[in-house]
Amino acid sequence: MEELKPRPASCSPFTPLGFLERAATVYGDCTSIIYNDTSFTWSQTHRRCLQLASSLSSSGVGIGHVVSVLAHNIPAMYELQFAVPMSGAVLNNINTRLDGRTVSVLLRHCEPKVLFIDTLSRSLALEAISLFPHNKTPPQLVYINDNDEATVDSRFWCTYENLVEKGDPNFKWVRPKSEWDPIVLNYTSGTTSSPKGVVHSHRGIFTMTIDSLIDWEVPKQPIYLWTLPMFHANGWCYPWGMAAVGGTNVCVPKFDASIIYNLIKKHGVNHMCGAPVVLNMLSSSPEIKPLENSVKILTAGAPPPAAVLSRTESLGFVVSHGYGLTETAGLVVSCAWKRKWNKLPATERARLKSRQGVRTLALTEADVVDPQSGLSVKRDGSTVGEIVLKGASVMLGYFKDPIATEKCMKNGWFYTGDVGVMHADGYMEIKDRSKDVIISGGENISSVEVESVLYTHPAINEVAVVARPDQYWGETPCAFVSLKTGLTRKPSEQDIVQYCRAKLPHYMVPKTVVFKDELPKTSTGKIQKFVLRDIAKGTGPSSSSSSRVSQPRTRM
Ligand SMILES: Nc1ncnc2c1ncn2[C@@H]1O[C@H](COP(=O)(O)OP(=O)(O)OP(=O)(O)O)[C@@H](O)[C@H]1O
Repeated sequence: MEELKPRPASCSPFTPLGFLERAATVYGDCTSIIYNDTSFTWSQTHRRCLQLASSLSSSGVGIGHVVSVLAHNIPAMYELQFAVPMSGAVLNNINTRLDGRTVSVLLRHCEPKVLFIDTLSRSLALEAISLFPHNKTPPQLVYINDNDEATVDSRFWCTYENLVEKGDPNFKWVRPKSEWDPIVLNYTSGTTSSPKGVVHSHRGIFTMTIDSLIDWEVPKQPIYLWTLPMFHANGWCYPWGMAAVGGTNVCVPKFDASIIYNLIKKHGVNHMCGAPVVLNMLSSSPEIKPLENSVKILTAGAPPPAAVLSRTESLGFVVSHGYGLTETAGLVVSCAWKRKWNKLPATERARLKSRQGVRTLALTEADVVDPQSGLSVKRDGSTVGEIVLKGASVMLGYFKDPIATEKCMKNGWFYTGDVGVMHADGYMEIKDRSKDVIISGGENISSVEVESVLYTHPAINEVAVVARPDQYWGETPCAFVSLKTGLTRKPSEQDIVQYCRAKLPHYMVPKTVVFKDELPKTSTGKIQKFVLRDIAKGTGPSSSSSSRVSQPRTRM
């Protein structure tokens, strides 16, 4: 059979962009997008994307260019996920919650031809541009005038609707020549260091999109609420996924629990995604409205504490839990649910569900390895190692950073920097990010494990545990805690320590507890542990006694 080779008929490059054309054929008169009082059908969305791509193309934007977008979850943001790559350019969504200086640094790094800005991001974008040095040409600014009262001045090239109106609805969109051509450039959240520019190919995004639909069992024509920012790793590929299944995208630019509950009811939302912080806000909000029908919610991005999972499920949400990175374009490991687990008590179900799980269908392999030897760790649920992945949705690499790219790609694997264990049943569980592990007297302490105990305390709203330098132990756990509102009695530092002592080995118990009204978060809702670590460091080294009994172990 050696003479049978791939032929053009079997080799057309994979791309997720074709899903839109198909959606217009199959679901043409069905609702594609709802935003306040505006709605579109899939035929309209298809036409508007072609027109926008055509305008970009006739303005000289295309292959080899980057086009950036600084916008919230509004219809234009959805359309741009298709329209920019349909012009041949690479799409770069920028996090709207960054500060002007960081946005400016990112823009100078990726050098876009055009920057799309919505009303809510206008002053942020203009500040970022004002920080450009004189010898750097800023991008052309396109204003998405989603608010009729906003004015367009000479700083802007044109408005979004101008571009849509003047474009050709019969434009032949630019198909990738190779499926390895870049389609998106996404910056990481910057949880552990400065954001890195991750580049993905059409092939990677196509695979991740299909995989995400299968893994979460998304049916045809779901009603999908955009509680996950589309700028965060392209909303885990669900913008393209919703076109594939003809879903209705309910747009909401900002998270507010009361608005979310109203939208769920008004539009019959049945699917949504969000980081664990979203689950926490939904389940601890005073605005909780009983769900009339169950809503599937997919969570990832940070470890979801079992207590938050139970609370969310008790309201009628059906939670699925997955794990991924900007570098994998979406969720590549998920806690594949077994029917027999439904019979278990709620706390046990939540404990199982808080594990990250097994590789999704399209990922080739996932493992936990010893970072020195590269060999798989024991499947005992306690030997820690680094999580490594391989498969089609692993990024092409970091933009303009070959050293960082080489550093995380070794022996055919992508090294995630996440510390985990492999359980005997083949499910993996994250114990920490390597930078967040606390090393106390030679013992590795998983901050996530300490946090999961603290999350069961009835007065605690949010918690993060970080290392505080210690004269004797090297480091000790320091817990930053925000309390629930309306408590009749607030716990003291000692109460919290006692609570942990009853549930954790002594060496894991926080030696310091700091109360804060709110914990600092990244724009994607992750607690900024590096900020808290600096605060803990700033308080000076603790000087705990050496009376603790523990056998020092070597670090990982
Ligand atoms: N289900 C999960 N449980 C625990 N942690 C998770 C989960 N999903 C994702 N994460 C964490 O999020 C990380 C990926 O996040 P993202 O790509 O948004 O940027 P970041 O890693 O937070 O930022 P940076 O790389 O700039 O520090 C993973 O490496 C992991 O630490």
